Amino acid sequence: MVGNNVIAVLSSHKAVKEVIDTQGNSTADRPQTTIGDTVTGGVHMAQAHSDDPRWLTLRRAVRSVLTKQKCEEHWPIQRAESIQFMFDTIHDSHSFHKHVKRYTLSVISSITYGCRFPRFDSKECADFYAMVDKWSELMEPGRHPPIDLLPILKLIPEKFAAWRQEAKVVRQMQHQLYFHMLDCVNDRFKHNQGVGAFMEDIIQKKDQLGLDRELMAYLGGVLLEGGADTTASYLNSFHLAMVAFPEIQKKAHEEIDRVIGPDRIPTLEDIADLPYVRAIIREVHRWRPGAPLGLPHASTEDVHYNGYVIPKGSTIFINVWGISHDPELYDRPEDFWPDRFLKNEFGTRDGVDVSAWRDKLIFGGGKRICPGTNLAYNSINFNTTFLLWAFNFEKSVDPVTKRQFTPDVWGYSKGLFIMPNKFPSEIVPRSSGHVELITQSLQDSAGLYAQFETQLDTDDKNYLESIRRTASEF
Ligand code: HEM
Repeated sequence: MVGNNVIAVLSSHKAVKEVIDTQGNSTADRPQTTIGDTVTGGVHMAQAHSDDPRWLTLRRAVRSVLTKQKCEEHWPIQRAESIQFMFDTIHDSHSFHKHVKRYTLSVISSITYGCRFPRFDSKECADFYAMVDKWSELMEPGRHPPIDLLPILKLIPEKFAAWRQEAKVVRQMQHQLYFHMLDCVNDRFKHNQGVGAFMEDIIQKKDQLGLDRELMAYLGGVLLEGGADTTASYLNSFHLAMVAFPEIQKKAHEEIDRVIGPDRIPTLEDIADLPYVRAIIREVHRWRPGAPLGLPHASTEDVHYNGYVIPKGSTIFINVWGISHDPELYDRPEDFWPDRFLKNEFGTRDGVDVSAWRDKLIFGGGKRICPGTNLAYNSINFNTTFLLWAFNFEKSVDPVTKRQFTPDVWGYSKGLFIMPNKFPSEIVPRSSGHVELITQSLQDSAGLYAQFETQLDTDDKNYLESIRRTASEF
């Protein structure tokens, strides 16, 4: 118990199933976050309270664009963005973390707004990550006084309450970006240049859905936020694991060479024939879950579990980290060991009772379950296969001492969503044939990219010209 607020931490699959899924009507709320609400004005879907009718409206709208079937329609641009991600990695492997960020944001922005970002430094992409960095800093646990636990602290005047000043800055950054992105769609629309983007549909249905300009702007913004750093966290943890554990990478390469070979680019369907790659994906999620405690839920009624009462108004966390590292469930829980998922589907020790198993724990649960799961899986499955097919991930070597640099597998950012710290590595194409196929595919995708490039600024256009020239000279 903290202040007058009970905090329940669910540390088993059974507890998550019974509290979050089965009693989902009573556990779909979010705890009060005064700082968050000061930033977003209460219109942010992931923070909204479950009795706010706008949350349901926003959630329905978001789900409509992220169904399994819709995600199949998004597949061509997702694949084309991956091709640029590989091309960028070939030409500047030391900026891998930037390529990951550009890729994840550009995919979701293309789907949501019909605008892609060819560079990490594309204006909106840079503005987005600058905002996210400031926002994460602001929300860092312990950075500001606990105003939600001790509401009297809200009375402290603004000039002595740093959180208020910082919240204003983040709010301004969000408004500038999210309204600007909405205006871009409106402009295109006026000139009959629609590309079938999600926000075009939303603008047409805004009266029917009861969405004003601010709600529409935040609807798009929440998708950018949800789709960017989460998938990036997975891709960066995958990179870390491949550099740190070369013997595992070797086994994955053997499988990929056997099933796909060097003469064609992988497809999304290949994943069905790659059990070891699938095991790696599951192990990355288990080993370094992107949201180790999920996003907090809150109860709107007393909730009963196993003889306990979780009172109305409690904050509830899903202990994803604790469950995925539980030595009673997993052998060698701290090790990165994908082979555990070849032994059985859940990767568990022999004899573990999996009757109450709750799969996909990393995406949360109940009525708040992540609506981006289908899109995220397509990205993760394809890029894991593609990266392993295309590259050798190697430890970097100090040019003076000639010693290899082994990355710190515990070096992560703090917060609700975690990300590995940047670390040096070498990412080397597996052959000139691989480079040729990726380069050719980048050129072949020019028509597809063009649909999402109608509003680029001069710097972006110049950049595209330069990479396309490089590709054609290859
Ligand atoms: C590996 C990738 C991802 C992970 C690990 C992840 C994880 C999560 C988690 C843990 C939650 C909270 C669920 C809960 O409260 O129980 C969540 C919510 C959410 N996610 Fe994701 N997510 C991912 C990708 C995405 C993508 C690609 C999108 C959209 C394009 C997205 C959009 C959202 C939204 C809008 C919410 C808020 C839902 C609500 O509060 O009603 N996520 N995600």
